[in-house]
Amino acid sequence: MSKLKNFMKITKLEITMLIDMVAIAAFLAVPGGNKYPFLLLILVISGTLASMSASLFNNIYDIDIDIKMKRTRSRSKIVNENTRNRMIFFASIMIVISLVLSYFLLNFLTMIFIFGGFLSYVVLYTIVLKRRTSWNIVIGGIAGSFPALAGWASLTDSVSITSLFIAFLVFMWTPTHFWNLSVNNIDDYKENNIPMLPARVGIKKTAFWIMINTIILITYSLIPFFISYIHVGYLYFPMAVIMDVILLAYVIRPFMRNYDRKYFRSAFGFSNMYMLILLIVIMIPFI
Ligand code: HEM
Ligand SMILES: CC(C)=CCC/C(C)=C/CC/C(C)=C/COP(=O)(O)OP(=O)(O)O
Repeated sequence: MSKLKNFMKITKLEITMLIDMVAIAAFLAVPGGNKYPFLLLILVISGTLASMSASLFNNIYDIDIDIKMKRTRSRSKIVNENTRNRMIFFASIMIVISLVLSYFLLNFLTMIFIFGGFLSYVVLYTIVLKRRTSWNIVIGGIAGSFPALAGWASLTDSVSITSLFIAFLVFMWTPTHFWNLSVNNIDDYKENNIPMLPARVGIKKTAFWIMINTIILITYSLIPFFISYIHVGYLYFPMAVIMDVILLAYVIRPFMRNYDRKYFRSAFGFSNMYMLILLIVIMIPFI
């Protein structure tokens, strides 16, 4: 059991599950999408393998810093200098299987989007941005947009305003998601010179930028009310209004509670619920 637990930890399976939900929501938003369960299964298998591979390559690249940070040091028992080559082998096999499956059983465009998500996480975010700039997760957040493009393309071999809407909803959501978490790891990031926003500008200014980003996210999330051909179903808009109000309350609370870090942690936790609920209400009308 511990082997499975370790595997889940180093491949960030909880994150992968929400990534899969992004792809599934975009897949089911295609009119008649629910009539192709086999293609949906291939999409989920390919996306899961790619996301797990990307997460494992991220952990391999970050061996030197993960061992020094409280939140990530337990990974070093599994991913370390001694196991590096074996981990690279496993991660490589996973991404190759993912791309072969998506190319031959879905289509070339879907494979490109899945590979785009993999490369933007492993190369753009992990290698190029993460240790260089506080814009790392704003730009690197594009990684989470590719599953939406892959989901729609796997059925239609195309991009649409609906898949672009879902893709940019995840993109706008990512800074609120991660900056709330990073406030609780500010010391780790400072000590290891990782330019996450709170480590660079402090907690108060981070709270301000989380607020700004959340206002942008909320405004963006309401667009389908004004553009009816964004195909997100009849449940999305009322639920988006409810979730937006609650998210705003979570993001305002630190200002009212002297920036106590526990309120950033709860805002992080709710940010995952926010994304999950919106993706589920997109799916429900089309299941
Ligand atoms: C570049 C963009 C992103 C960054 C930097 C980021 C960062 C993180 C970090 C550091 C964690 C904590 C992981 C841990 O401690 O094990 C986390 C957790 C999580 N992330 Fe993100 N994330 C990003 C994008 C996404 C996207 C696109 C999704 C899904 C749509 C997502 C879903 C989750 C979930 C569900 C968790 C919670 C896992 C748990 O409960 O442990 N993240 N994220
Ligand atoms: C289609 C496809 C493959 C998409 C991939 C999308 C994906 C896996 C996004 C997740 C990004 C993420 C969790 C970054 C955290 O890295 P970090 O290094 O900041 O976190 P850590 O400190 O916990 O390692």
